[in-house]
Amino acid sequence: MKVLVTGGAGFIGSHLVDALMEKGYEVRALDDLSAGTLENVKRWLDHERFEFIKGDMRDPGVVKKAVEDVDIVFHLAANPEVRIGSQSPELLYETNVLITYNLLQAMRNSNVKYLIFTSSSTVYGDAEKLPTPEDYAPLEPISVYGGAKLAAEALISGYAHTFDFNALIIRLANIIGKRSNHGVIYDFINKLKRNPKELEILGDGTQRKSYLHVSDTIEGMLTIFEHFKREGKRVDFYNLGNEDWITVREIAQIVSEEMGLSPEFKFTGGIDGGRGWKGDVKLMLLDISKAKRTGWRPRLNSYEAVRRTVRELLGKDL
Ligand SMILES: O=c1ccn([C@@H]2O[C@H](COP(=O)(O)OP(=O)(O)O[C@H]3O[C@H](CO)[C@H](O)[C@H](O)[C@H]3O)[C@@H](O)[C@H]2O)c(=O)[nH]1
Repeated sequence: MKVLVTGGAGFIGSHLVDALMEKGYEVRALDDLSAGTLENVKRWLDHERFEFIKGDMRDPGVVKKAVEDVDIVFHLAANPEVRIGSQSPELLYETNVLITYNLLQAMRNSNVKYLIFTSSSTVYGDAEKLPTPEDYAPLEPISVYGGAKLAAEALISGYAHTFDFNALIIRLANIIGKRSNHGVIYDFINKLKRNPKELEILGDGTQRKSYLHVSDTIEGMLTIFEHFKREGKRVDFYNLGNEDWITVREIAQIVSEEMGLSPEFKFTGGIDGGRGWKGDVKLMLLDISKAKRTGWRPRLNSYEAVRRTVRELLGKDL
């Protein structure tokens, strides 16, 4: 079985490559190295079952070549920065919607049977129901990023039904862990390295979300995929997150503690009622009962996942 992982040198993608290689698949990773690094896949570069392609998915020719002889595509390539939506909406469109369209077009003349897409909790916007189940409606994203993910989901569903392949859409909570190079924990560590006495916190610190460690994420994705193959549905949707949630202030406390610091917290106050930026969802907790019915369970809760990630990013013993 040959698997293509788009974004395969990125944070989540490279962990997925590790798991697929360990399971014995032939793996091709496609990445433009804009956020990912070759370092993340270094251990596989000389392996006979591994192939790396450096390429930008905005170029249809690159995508066409990447899907050749492939049975399964895990589509993780994306720009994950929700916060850039108000300055660069066009970039989020290109790097989430356009590249997905290019992939779907390339798949029309290929042997790909399964597409697994990492969507996002942001498709739910400010959901009134928490924890939010997959069938929550109406889907009203409040960020361009969330809108782009939802548009990509819709295209995938349409193409899957029209061109006879199966598509699994996984809506991820906030994923954290080793090799992550953006997001709140990464930002706090870097801010504290620059100034150990003070920590700027965007918003009012009460933003509360569910965080899942990347190890639980990969295990979840692969367990859900096995279940999806057995069920044989054309298209299906799964939330993947944790059962608890944690505030930004609590994350700041854990990061400070692990760095042995007692900085003064400076809240910017934020916008639109304490959000970090335009389109920042303030409360996010996904209903993960559907994922759990496949046999998967998170091993680390949000607090444990945050602490472990801080230690991993600081290079400390776990
Ligand atoms: O310096 C900072 C950075 C972030 N935050 C706050 O921390 C929270 C988390 O922010 P992140 O940047 O870590 O993550 P997001 O919630 O914006 O988005 C993440 O999770 C989403 C799914 O839930 C998407 O998948 C997305 O790609 C991924 O980056 C936000 O409320 C933000 O306001 C701060 O207070 N200060």
